[in-house]
Order: sequence, then C-alpha cells, then structure tokens
Amino acid sequence: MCSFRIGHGIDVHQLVENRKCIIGGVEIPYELGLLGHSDADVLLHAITDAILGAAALGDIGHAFPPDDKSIEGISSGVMLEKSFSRVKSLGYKVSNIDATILAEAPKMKPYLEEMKENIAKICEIEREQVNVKATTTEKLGFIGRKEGIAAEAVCLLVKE
Ligand SMILES: Nc1ccn([C@@H]2O[C@H](COP(=O)(O)O)[C@@H](O)[C@H]2O)c(=O)n1
Ligand SMILES: C[C@@]1(CO)OP(=O)(O)OP(=O)(O)OC[C@H]1O
Repeated sequence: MCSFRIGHGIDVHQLVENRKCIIGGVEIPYELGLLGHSDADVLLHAITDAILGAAALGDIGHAFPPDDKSIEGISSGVMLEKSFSRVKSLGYKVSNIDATILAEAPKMKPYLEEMKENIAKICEIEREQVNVKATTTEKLGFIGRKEGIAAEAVCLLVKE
C-alpha cells in the first residue's frame, strides 16, 4: 500500500540593488536582485520547505541556519538537493510539485520551463511532475510596489 504525505512552503525575499535575481535556479536579467544569506532563490526555498514539510523534517532554516557564516552565498540548488536527499533516505519519492511565484516584475514566463527542468533534475522526477506559475498582485502591497518577491509551493511525497 502506498503512503502519501503533503507539504507546503512559503518564502519572501526583498528586492535590492547590487544582487542577482536567481529564481528556480535561473539567473534572470533585472535591475534589482534578491537579498538573503544564500543566493536568495525564493522559489527553491519554498519548494525546499514543502519537501521538508511533507516529511515532517522541519524547515530550511533548521537545516541551514541564517547565522551560519560557512554557508554564506550558498546555492539554493545545493540546499534543495541536500534536503531532497534526506527525504529520499526515508524512502519517499516526489510525486509532484506545484508552485507559484508572486512578482510584479520581472516577467517570469520566459524562464518557467528552465525552472521546471532545474527542479525536476534535483528532485529526480520528470519535468511533467513539476508546475511553476507566476502572478502579479495587481500592483498591491510590497510585491506590487516591487519591494520583494514571494513564492509558495506544495509537494506530494509517495512511499511505495
Ligand atoms: N512576474 C510575473 C507575473 C505574471 N506573469 C504571467 O503573466 C500572467 C498574468 O499575470 P496576472 O497577475 O496579471 O494575472 C500570468 O499568468 C503569468 O503567466 C509572469 O510571467 N511574470
Ligand atoms: C536559506 C537561508 C540560509 O541561511 O537564508 P536566506 O537566503 O536568507 O533565506 P531565508 O528563506 O530567509 O532563510 C532560510 C535560511 O536557511
């Protein structure tokens, strides 16, 4: 009998000058970038939290503390890979991931396929098992004022 576990993740990062805008492992050309202790990939952080959450393994900050100087600038792809590896060692596979980026700008559409490919590769699944969407907040709130970008994700794990 299969066992299923669902997880949810949410993350927000501030948009500032002189930082890269890396989302879903894709460096997006934009005048502002995301601020964080790591590369601040808001989408991969939400997905990492969803995967860890599904396996009841806490969250990204437990595994990679923001006050740990040795991981300053760490790639979020590496954090997702290590988190997935923990989940895999418990016997789980990722069934699917669905995520949404909330951003007034930049336009995400040209980069969504590459993001899906990056996520699928790290989580050892097919691209069809990953969905990444984007929405504005219709110019409302901190996202609408282009002060920050948020992402939400859900992940279903399966153990056969
Ligand atoms: N940063 C964004 C936001 C949205 N999109 C795409 O535009 C479509 C319309 O967005 P609304 O918020 O106006 O509904 C949406 O379906 C996205 O595909 C985008 O690429 N980048
Ligand atoms: C990724 C970590 C790594 O220290 O830091 P940030 O890049 O600042 O990202 P955030 O989502 O604020 O916190 C989680 C931390 O684990």
